[in-house]
Amino acid sequence: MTAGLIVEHLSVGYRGRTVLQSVDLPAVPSGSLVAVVGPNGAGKSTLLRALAGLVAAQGQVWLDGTDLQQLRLPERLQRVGYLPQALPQPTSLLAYEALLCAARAALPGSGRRQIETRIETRIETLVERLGLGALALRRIDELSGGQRQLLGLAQVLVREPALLLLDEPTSALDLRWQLRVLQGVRDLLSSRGGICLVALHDLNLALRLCDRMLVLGHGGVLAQGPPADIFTPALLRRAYGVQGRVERCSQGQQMVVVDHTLDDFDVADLR
Ligand SMILES: Nc1ncnc2c1ncn2[C@@H]1O[C@H](COP(=O)(O)OP(=O)(O)OP(=O)(O)O)[C@@H](O)[C@H]1O
Repeated sequence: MTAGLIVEHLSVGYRGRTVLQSVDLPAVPSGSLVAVVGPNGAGKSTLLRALAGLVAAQGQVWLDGTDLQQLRLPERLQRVGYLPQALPQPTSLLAYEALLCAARAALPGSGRRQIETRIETRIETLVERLGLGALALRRIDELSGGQRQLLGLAQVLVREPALLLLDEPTSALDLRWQLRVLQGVRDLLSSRGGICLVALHDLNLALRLCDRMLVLGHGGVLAQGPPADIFTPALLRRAYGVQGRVERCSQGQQMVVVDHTLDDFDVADLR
């Protein structure tokens, strides 16, 4: 059995229009945090939805030796946790109750003492790790946008799937929480294994915390590999149509610096 994630010739489209053509992801080992980046409309959400089995796709998706494409959706969703861009609905449930529902769905057979204890431990560990203690007993419809995004993420993480697919999980978060959340996901992967693909627009966050990067554009993969290796001025030009570079700040951290947009550059228009 090959551990980790392998994607082979994955093609996805909507109503006959191909969005991603033959995407390959060679052996991503357990413990990896992979940033999926690229311009608006490049297909980041489409890729994550296709890997989750929520949109029809051709090709193979191997997770720890099993081709997910051959599984029925409920079986697939036991192994895959998908966080959409949309925030959780504002309902009158408490945040803790929402976490309880999510954890119960992943550990069926509730009522037995052993399972109840495992569910409680999972929730308590996660709430502590992400620093969500202050939210646990608040109603979801009284949370701010960022707080609801944190809750949505926690609902996916508490299920402890082997493959996490997070679509812009930090878009509503402030600077501190963006770092804290991605660092929290990293720590989780290090401690319990699993793989996370995270769609991000913030390239600096990706450079700082992700092991590898998948750059989408023009209907397929423009580049993939360790962030520091692939982020060249040529790639920034090709993917985003900007003049930019990766610089090291005084603390040693790498950062993308954009000088200006290239108006006459042949970057794909919004499709
Ligand atoms: N349900 C759908 N039906 C038809 N076309 C769709 C659908 N969802 C997305 N698309 C199209 O597929 C392409 C890729 O969209 P997708 O949302 O995957 O891009 P993205 O890289 O996540 O973009 P963004 O950065 O703007 O969120 C776009 O051209 C979009 O218009």
